[in-house]
Amino acid sequence: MTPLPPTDAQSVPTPAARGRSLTKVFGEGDTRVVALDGVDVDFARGRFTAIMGPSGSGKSTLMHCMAGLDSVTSGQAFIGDVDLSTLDDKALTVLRRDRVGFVFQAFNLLPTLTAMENITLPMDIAGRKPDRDWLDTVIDTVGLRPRLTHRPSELSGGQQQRVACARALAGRPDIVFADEPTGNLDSRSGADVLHFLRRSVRDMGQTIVMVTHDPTAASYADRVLFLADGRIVDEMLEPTADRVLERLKAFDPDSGGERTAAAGDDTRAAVR
Ligand SMILES: Nc1ncnc2c1ncn2[C@@H]1O[C@H](COP(=O)(O)OP(=O)(O)OP(=O)(O)O)[C@@H](O)[C@H]1O
Repeated sequence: MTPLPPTDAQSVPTPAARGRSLTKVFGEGDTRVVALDGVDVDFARGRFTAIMGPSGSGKSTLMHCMAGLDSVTSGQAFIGDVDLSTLDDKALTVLRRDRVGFVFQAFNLLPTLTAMENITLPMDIAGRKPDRDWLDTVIDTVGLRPRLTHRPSELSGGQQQRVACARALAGRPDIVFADEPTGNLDSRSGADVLHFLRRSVRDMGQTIVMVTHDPTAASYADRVLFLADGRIVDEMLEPTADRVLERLKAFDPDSGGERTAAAGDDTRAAVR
């Protein structure tokens, strides 16, 4: 008997991470700030998403809540099928350690360890054996093989950030969250890091979510989400730096544009 074709619901894989009605409120009374205002968002597996928006629009808060670094006031954040709000602190720490990779603007490498030791440190702490083939692939993709015995002080900023990226990817996390990964780098080193992040998505199937202010950095992503006032107000697929810049101008009151005006043909206000 011929098996029935899968229904749509069966054929759509679970996103690497998703948020449902995510709301985050800081403070109360006069100091009350709604940093996230009912955000629904999916981060599909094997995709590179950039998050952009004006200062204070909620980018870092969204990333922190999705990554389990901060709790939400209401709503749910999922990594795979796991609802982070159901986890206690210990389970959350284990989930972050085993299933989430982080890259920050400051490289956060341990100065006394070599590049290789920094890369495998999270797995060493977890008592996990690195997958040798995977580690080799990550090291070669990031172009660090000749530098593995160097300490951070013997590496350029770009090389240090590539070590941090390799560390984030070494444990094969479900998703990598990168917060302004090129913020401290010159444009050449930044481009190296972004090429690597994109290759890790295209060649290794990694899922990456990156917060950035830089339209050129965002153009390396498959899609850009635009936040304003704690809400996702736009999405751009296959972005170019020029189109992202155009779209950002609409947020700038001095540019004379409307706050939520759409820029490109394939820019869609509706975000899954
Ligand atoms: N710990 C906190 N306590 C109080 N308010 C906070 C806290 N963290 C963030 N906020 C507020 O929440 C809002 C969103 O902040 P968030 O840092 O997420 O914005 P952002 O888009 O990442 O900004 P930037 O681009 O400047 O980094 C802002 O109004 C900010 O002042």
